[in-house]
Amino acid sequence: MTASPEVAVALRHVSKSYTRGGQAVEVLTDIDFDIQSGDFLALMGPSGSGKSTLLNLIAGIDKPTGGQILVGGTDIATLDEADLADWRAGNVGFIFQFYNLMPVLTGLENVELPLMLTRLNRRERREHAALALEMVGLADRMQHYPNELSGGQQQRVAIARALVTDPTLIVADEPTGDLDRKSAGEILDLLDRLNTELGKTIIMVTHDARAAERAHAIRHLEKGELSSLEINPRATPSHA
Ligand SMILES: Nc1ncnc2c1ncn2[C@@H]1O[C@H](COP(=O)(O)OP(=O)(O)OP(=O)(O)O)[C@@H](O)[C@H]1O
Repeated sequence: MTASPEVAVALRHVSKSYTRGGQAVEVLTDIDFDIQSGDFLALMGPSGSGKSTLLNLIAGIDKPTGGQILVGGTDIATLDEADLADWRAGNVGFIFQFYNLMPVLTGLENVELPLMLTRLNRRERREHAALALEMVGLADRMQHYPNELSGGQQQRVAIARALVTDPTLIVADEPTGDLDRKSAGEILDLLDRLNTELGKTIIMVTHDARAAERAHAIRHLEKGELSSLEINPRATPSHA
């Protein structure tokens, strides 16, 4: 870890509008900030303030209307759909509120899915997926289908899936929003490990103050504008 951490993502004057009823509605206005490599950032704010929109821009799921999103020197806002898909597959792991697992696939097969886009052969894919499932404590549930797993276990499969390609950036949209307090705590413990042990940069959207408390820093979105950074004194950044 370096004394002056690298910037993982730099947003420069980013704006985003949607067209509704023939009119452009601005959801994000002049968003300008850096996310340091190895950071664990929580994004909070009222419903409709643009948190998921911002997360989707950072993750390359959507494109801004204006501004630049610089990741490792590349402005991902300028990539075409195919290059953006390649960039996402190699760089970003996704964790969603409702897990988004394929119901007809086992846990192992779900985790293997992102590896279909890589050069790994079937045996290697299985080995990588099994390792990721071991890391999240599900070695004994690999052959279970999502409907045979609890919500917390399904989210752990989703974390293994986010991890299996070894991305630098993990984006999590309300990762504990569908879970009871105990399962939510276990998921937050896991995110903490991904950050501190594996050095993953994590950006997490959450409504839950208890979840946000686990992040190193918090930013609030309000009417499309971002607050200054609040450092969480109780969390220790992995790059410190
Ligand atoms: N594809 C879209 N087309 C039109 N409007 C959209 C689209 N996606 C989001 N919006 C609008 O943009 C605004 C911000 O939405 P977003 O989902 O980013 O908010 P949020 O802060 O994540 O909300 P929540 O906490 O309720 O999930 C909302 O007013 C929403 O209706």
